[in-house]
Amino acid sequence: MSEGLKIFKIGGGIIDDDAQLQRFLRELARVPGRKVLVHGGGKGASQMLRDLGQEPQMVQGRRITDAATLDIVTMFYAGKTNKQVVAGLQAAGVNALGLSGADGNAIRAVRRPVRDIDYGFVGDLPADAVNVTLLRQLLETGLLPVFCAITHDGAGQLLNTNADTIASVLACALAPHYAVELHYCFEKDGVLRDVDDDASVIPQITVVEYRQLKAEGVIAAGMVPKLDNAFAALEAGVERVVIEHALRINESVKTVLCRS
Ligand SMILES: Nc1ncnc2c1ncn2[C@@H]1O[C@H](COP(=O)(O)OP(=O)(O)O)[C@@H](O)[C@H]1O
Ligand SMILES: CC(=O)N[C@@H](CCC(=O)OP(=O)(O)O)C(=O)O
Repeated sequence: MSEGLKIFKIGGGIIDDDAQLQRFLRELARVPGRKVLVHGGGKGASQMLRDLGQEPQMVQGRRITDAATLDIVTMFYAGKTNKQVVAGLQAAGVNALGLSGADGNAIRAVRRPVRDIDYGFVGDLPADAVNVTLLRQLLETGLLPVFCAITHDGAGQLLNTNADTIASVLACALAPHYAVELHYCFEKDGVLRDVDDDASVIPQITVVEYRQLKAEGVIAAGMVPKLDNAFAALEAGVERVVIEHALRINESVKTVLCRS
């Protein structure tokens, strides 16, 4: 029986609000055992781009990242956001270590090839992207690794990589070594049957039900790539995948994904 590991991902909606972020980090500190945190920050990055006179461009949930955008999102994700998260965890009594994919060659990506759309400096993650040896060493020393959405290609180029995908790929890579739980945490109580009704949480969703909910338009927007990543992790041997409210990770209301 392998040891447990919980991988948490938080998105832009929570990170933007410092009071909520600090509450989430205190809740995370209460979760026992080995943990990894992956954070996004897409909403704040878009605001920063606008403040600097650039219009953010997203296609199918992914940011078109030209050289100027890469500079700004690197400063925002790997700098301000990552260090604020790490400082908050330290304040909550957790020894966290902030990382981009370049640090310790933790996550090596491949620049997304140009097909119909040129996404610019956006990284996709191959199956062997994760430096599993490094992650295991960090976890076994009791550190909590905190990943931002910046990776590298191994040849000196930083790349912007979707944070939901980073969480899923980390979970898949570590699944042979730990009993991995993957937690997608955001500002809703789970997957909702009616996105305007916070009480309409669907407690369990199978792959077949997911396809149907997508076809009906119940699950839409940012929730689609999130759940695609989540089901991919479940298929790859991750033990448990949960979609839940970032401020209620220690409570029982949530959506649990099931293989069948
Ligand atoms: N059925 C649904 N249940 C919950 N949220 C949904 C649903 N359909 C669409 N959404 C939207 O998806 C958003 C989450 O996706 P996204 O903004 O990409 O998350 P994050 O910033 O955490 O990565 C929610 O805030 C919500 O507005
Ligand atoms: C390539 C790409 O789209 N990268 C994302 C990385 C941040 C992210 O994923 O943030 P959330 O989890 O808060 O959405 C972006 O720049 O928006």
